[in-house]
Amino acid sequence: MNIRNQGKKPDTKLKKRILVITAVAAERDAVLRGLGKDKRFEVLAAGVGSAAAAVSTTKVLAASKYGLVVSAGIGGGFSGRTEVGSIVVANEIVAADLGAETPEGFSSLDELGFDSSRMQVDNSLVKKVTEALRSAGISVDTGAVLTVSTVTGTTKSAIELAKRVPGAAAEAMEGYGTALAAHEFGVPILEIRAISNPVGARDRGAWRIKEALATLEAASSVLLGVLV
Ligand SMILES: O=C(O)c1cccc(C(=O)CC[C@H]2O[C@@H](n3cnc4c(=O)[nH]cnc43)[C@H](O)[C@@H]2O)c1
Repeated sequence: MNIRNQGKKPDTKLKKRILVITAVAAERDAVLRGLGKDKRFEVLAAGVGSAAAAVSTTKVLAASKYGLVVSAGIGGGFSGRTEVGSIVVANEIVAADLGAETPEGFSSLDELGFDSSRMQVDNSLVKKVTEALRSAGISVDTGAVLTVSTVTGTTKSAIELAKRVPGAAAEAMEGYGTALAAHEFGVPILEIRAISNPVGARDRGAWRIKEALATLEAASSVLLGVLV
């Protein structure tokens, strides 16, 4: 399988500025509360979905230099891999519904012979962030974070997705677009998701958004310590 690697070596010192892309204002504000007033971070609410995230990330990176891009927000968690209230740090960002439906099932971009639909995240960065979150008492898992255009809404689809992408821990809607834009500029990427709901049968009323935003805020204050 064809897996995209970040073009350039990541800046392991991370002394540079950090761009955080969220979908909605509530996520942006949670991240900002966690980061305080640190000038090295720029935090933007780009809108929901991969395209909006890619456009905003590209606009910012074209205008100025950053050492790291972070896709951050709430997300759905795959059962058996993570729990509502935990943080998932992506070790891989996967465009999970980019491909073709065939009589034999779903074919990914890779299987169709196009570019890869999987972006790898620098291992040492994932480890560093995961360990720091754990040390701060935050429940954290690592795994593939899937980027989808449609929120999974049935148990059947959740099982199929988890089977299709081994290692799937969470799903959200912006990671791949953000990562693709960062990749074009040779900037390393990180994705963190505060789990607000299980991936599966739709029950929007049961989403623990307030709690997930509080976890996102706590995780952001840990990032402040570990990334700069
Ligand atoms: O209604 C609110 O107060 C509110 C506050 C913060 C965020 C939201 C959102 O609806 C954010 C949408 C955002 O969340 C991600 N997300 C969350 N759960 C899932 C999921 O199960 N599958 C896919 N995406 C999910 C996603 O990245 C959306 O952009 C509302």
